Amino acid sequence: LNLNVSEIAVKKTPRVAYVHSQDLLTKANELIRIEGRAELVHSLIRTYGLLQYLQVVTPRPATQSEILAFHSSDYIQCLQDISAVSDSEDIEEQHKHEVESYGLSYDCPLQKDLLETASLISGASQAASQHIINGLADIVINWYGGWHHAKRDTASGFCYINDVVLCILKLRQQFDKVLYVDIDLHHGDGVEEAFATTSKVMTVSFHKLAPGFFPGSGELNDVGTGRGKYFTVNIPLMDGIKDKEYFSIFTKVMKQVKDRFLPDAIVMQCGADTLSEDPMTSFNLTHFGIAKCVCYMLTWNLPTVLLGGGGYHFPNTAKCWTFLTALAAGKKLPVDIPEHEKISTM
Ligand SMILES: CN(c1ccc(C(=O)NO)cc1)S(=O)(=O)c1ccc(-c2ccccn2)s1
Ligand SMILES: [Zn+2]
Repeated sequence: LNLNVSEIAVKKTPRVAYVHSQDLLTKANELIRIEGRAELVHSLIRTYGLLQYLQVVTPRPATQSEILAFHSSDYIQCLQDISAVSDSEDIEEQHKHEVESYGLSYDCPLQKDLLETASLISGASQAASQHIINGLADIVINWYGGWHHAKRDTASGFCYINDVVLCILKLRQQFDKVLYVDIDLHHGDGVEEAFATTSKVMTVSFHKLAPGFFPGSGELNDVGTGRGKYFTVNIPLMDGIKDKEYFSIFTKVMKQVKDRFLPDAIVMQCGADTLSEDPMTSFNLTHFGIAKCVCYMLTWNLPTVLLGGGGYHFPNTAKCWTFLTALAAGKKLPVDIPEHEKISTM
């Protein structure tokens, strides 16, 4: 049997890691707009027996100096001040002006351990990048992250610290060109703004753009400025878009991005508020539609961080991200959900 070894293309199974800890889960599970979601996501992943195929990475909180790589010191100081004050009534009195000027109201309500939680979520997204830089995995997943609206000195859209920006900045310590892909229903404005003037990070956002719809940015003609001109890509889409059209647009755009930008690493925000049953009632995707886009990106065989984001139908978001986790790990999922204490109560 004269086997010519060079003819056999050995398909390497990607090494997949999953950022998680009980502390992170508990804190993320109490975030006001998505209370209970983190627990549902993790327990579905665990119940499907996927943890055996993943390296579990335990995160530490991002340090103040790591957070200051993007955010302004006065904004972080404000987060510290309000986190020190125990209940929100005192905060309103003592820090009313500050709170308002940093976007800390309405969409970004003050909540218990705000800075602690946001620091740990950001530490988790940074740990994902660090794990790749250490050469320990090819794909790292952090479903607790993806808070893409936070600005340098303002909270926005339920986002306080922009873990996505910190994740990308960490990857840039090792990789020359980083590609950011955002398939959340909402425009990834905080990440786009952070890298609008550099050619080292290309941000590509597919999102709903409509009068009065949050955040209102992400026009087709917004292409970046200065050195970053043409390194910002915005694909505004209309309500009702389904898997087939979405995937056709996604692949047409990303093929060009791949050939022209030639990235060294990828960060992909996988917000699931594009699913048809999401309370945002905007796009009409299924988790298969989302999975096909993520799968397309994984076939590039580049170091990749997958992050969470929006997703307000919690069971469907958990199903979607569990499906993506299995996809990354190269595992097929059984159709029926295994016995699961959380699922049965839904
Ligand atoms: C602050 N807003 C955001 C911001 C960001 C997101 C998001 O998912 N970003 O990725 C969603 C809503 S907002 O003003 O559009 C809304 C607040 C509450 C909303 C809501 C609540 C229940 C059902 C439908 N919509 S939308
Ligand atoms: Zn969203």
